[in-house]
Order: sequence, then structure tokens, then C-alpha cells
Amino acid sequence: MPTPATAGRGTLVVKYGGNAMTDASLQHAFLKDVAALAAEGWRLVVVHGGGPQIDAMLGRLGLDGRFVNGLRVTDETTMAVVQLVLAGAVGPDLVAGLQRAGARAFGVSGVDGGLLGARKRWGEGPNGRPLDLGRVGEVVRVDTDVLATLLDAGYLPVVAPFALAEDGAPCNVNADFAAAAIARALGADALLMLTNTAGVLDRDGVVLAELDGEAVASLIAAGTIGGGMLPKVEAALATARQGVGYVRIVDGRVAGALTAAVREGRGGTAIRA
Ligand SMILES: Nc1ncnc2c1ncn2[C@@H]1O[C@H](COP(=O)(O)OP(=O)(O)O)[C@@H](O)[C@H]1O
Ligand SMILES: CC(=O)N[C@@H](CCC(=O)OP(=O)(O)O)C(=O)O
Repeated sequence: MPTPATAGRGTLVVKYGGNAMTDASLQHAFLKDVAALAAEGWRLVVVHGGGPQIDAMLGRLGLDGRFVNGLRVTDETTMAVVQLVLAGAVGPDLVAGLQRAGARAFGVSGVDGGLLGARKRWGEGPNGRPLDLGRVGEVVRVDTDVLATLLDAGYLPVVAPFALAEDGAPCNVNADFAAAAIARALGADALLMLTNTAGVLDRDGVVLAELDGEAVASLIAAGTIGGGMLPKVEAALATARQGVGYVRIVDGRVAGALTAAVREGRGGTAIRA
């Protein structure tokens, strides 16, 4: 597997999942990796999740979180909590950690500068019938100006994934889809998705080194891929098909996983068009 590009001159989009963030020392190792790659000259954008952190806040407020095929059912109150947690806690914590690691990080959300525009995304209910997920969006427009401006000025953008809906208010977008849309729009050399598994696992729990569209479809049909891995593989595959040459799902719980994937082209599951 080739590495993404000539070291230090390309664009990397890194999706950092909420499940990979739970251990503080591993988060510190990840942020040091990110800062080191940025110092090498990579144009780097971090898109973060925060699903478990949103669940924790909902729980504290006595509210339930519900998912359909990996997408959160989002009513108005849930949307407020999503914004609060992502742009008020998870994002600033990552920005602060990156600053400590020596990077000039700058937090934005998908609504800032019109970065992400979305239309309503429907879920799939029983018998394939459309299911109303509430304020959930699918990205249909990416305006990369705000990212280019920050990158050109030497900042490392840290993106919270919610977007502008057609009614002009924020809507909830799964962070895997947000990262994928940003990687495509930037013409990134690579999309790295850090999660809390060794990669995509087969039915025996063994990590699959490489997957194409056909393999993904049969693993989904067999029920081997489910939950939060569904949007991840869907987003990864679409990104690979749309020209991002290096897409990899890697273990965010392992120190050095990001730099190994970027510099040595190894670890986790490579997704091929
Ligand atoms: N075949 C599979 N391989 C790996 N993980 C899977 C698979 N099928 C379902 N999953 C689930 O998907 C989860 C990762 O997705 P998610 O919880 O949304 O993480 P993140 O916060 O990183 O986006 C894993 O922790 C696991 O529970
Ligand atoms: C629509 C939808 O599901 N939005 C996600 C956004 C956060 C996210 O994707 O976080 P992870 O990457 O940690 O899973 C949510 O509300 O949980």
C-alpha cells in the first residue's frame, strides 16, 4: 500500500471519532501525532465526532439517545445538545490539546463560513420505508474557503460536523460523512478515520486489511458490519470512488496509528474504490 503522497506536501483529512477519544493519554498521543504531521508541512484538517460524549450529556439531562443505522434520531432538543457538546466541549478540548502539542489549531463548525450545506436525510425503516430522523442532514454542498483561508494562514482547522440545513438552521451530520465530504471537496490526498476498533473486523473479529465495494456490500448483507461502522464504510467507499486515493480506517486507541498510516501506509483497513 503506497503512502498518501510525497511526505509533507499534501492535504490530509483526519476523522477523529468520539469513541477513540475516551482515554486521555491516548488522546494526547493522537494530538501529538497530528501536530507532528502539521509541523512536517502537511495541510491537515481534523474533523471530530463526539457521539458518546453527546450520549453522556443527554443522559445527564435525563434524555435518551436513539440511533437508526448509525445515525442519531435528532429532535430540536437533541440538536441543541449536539451543538453544545461538539462546539462547546469536544471541539475546544481538542483545539486546546493541539495548542499544547505545538499546533496552531482553530475550531470551526460546519455552519461557520457556510462550510457545510445539507439537505434532510431520511433513515430506512422496516420494509425499507423512509423513516423521519428529525434534524439529520446529508451534506450536499461544501464551501472550502474558510478551510483554505485558515490553512493558508498556517492554522490547523478542527471541524465540528453539524451543517446548515435548507431552513437556514443547523442540522446534525454524522462526522464520518462530514469528513468524507470535506476530503472530497479539498481534493485531499488521504482520508484517515480513527475509531475504537483495529479496523473493519470480519465475523471472527479479525481485522480486514483491505476492502472494496463488493466486499463491503456482502459484509453489510451478512450483518457483519453494523452500527456506527455503517456510516463509516459508506463514507469511506464514496470518498475512494470520488478520487481520494488513500482511505483508511485505523485504530485510534493505538499510539502512533495515524503516523504509521500516513508515513508507512499500514494499519487498520484500507478502503479501495
Ligand atoms: N465489522 C465491524 N468492524 C468493526 N466495528 C464494527 C463492525 N460492525 C459494527 N462495528 C461497531 O462500529 C463501532 C465504530 O463506530 P462508531 O461507534 O460510530 O465509532 P466512531 O465514534 O469512531 O465514529 C465499533 O466500536 C463497533 O462497535
Ligand atoms: C447524525 C448523527 O448521527 N450525528 C452524530 C454526530 C457526531 C458523530 O458522528 O460522532 P462519532 O464520530 O463519535 O460517532 C451524533 O449525533 O452522534
